Amino acid sequence: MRNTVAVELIDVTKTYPGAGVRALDGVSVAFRAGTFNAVMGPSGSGKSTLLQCAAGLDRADSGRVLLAGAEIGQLREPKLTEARRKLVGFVFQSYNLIDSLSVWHNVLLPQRLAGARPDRAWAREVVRRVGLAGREDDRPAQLSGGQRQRVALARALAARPEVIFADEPTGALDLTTGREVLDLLREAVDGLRTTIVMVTHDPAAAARADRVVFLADGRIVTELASPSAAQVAAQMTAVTDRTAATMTGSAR
Ligand SMILES: Nc1ncnc2c1ncn2[C@@H]1O[C@H](COP(=O)(O)OP(=O)(O)OP(=O)(O)O)[C@@H](O)[C@H]1O
Repeated sequence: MRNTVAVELIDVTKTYPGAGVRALDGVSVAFRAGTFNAVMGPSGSGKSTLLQCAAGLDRADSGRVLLAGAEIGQLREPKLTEARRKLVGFVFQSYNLIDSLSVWHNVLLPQRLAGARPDRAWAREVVRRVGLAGREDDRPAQLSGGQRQRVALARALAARPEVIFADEPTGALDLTTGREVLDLLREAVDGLRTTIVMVTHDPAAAARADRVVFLADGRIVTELASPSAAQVAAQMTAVTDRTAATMTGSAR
């Protein structure tokens, strides 16, 4: 049976060498399989660090990180890379496509790197679902920003990962195109039971998620279930004010 928790952090701390403050300070959070999760917080609150540690791209100083029930925090290379390739998909703000490869070969690349035989039928299906049927032979340079992000999403979905981590996936897109990409992320969760953990600064984007987790100063301070954009924005203001008050020493 499929594990119901896709990714879990237990009491994770992380301090970058030379940095005074903890980027993550005892973070515990579990993201359930088949749910769309957003992570918000002021600049420097630890969102990217959370994503990097959860995805096995960076190592926590202490605590545990479980992906599909398996602890990845203890894995050494090359086992860690292997686990990441098998379990995790990524969608970045800057797309991170290979310019010299066609759409089709970009989509198949993670499976090839993982040494797996690509599931071409499934790859064709996800390319169709993201609206890129007929564009398989194009190079990224021939595509718009929104289309490039669709390729990145198809690439993530094609490998059937346990979880897709998305870092500001709409950050480089205009409003309408960003909305279309969010529609596709939502569809990936609702139609394909994908698990998504998305970092965003945009309350409207976060409002598409089932759950929004708020970070401040490396800690999870609160969360909202299926909120409206207005509720997310209000909570962000409260969290940002609280962070500012802490920094100026006026917090009670
Ligand atoms: N490579 C690094 N070296 C030193 N300090 C770092 C490094 N990366 C992040 N930090 C620090 O760790 C803390 C958390 O940073 P992080 O990038 O995770 O925050 P964030 O919420 O993603 O910020 P933003 O919204 O600006 O992207 C900050 O104090 C930041 O300055």
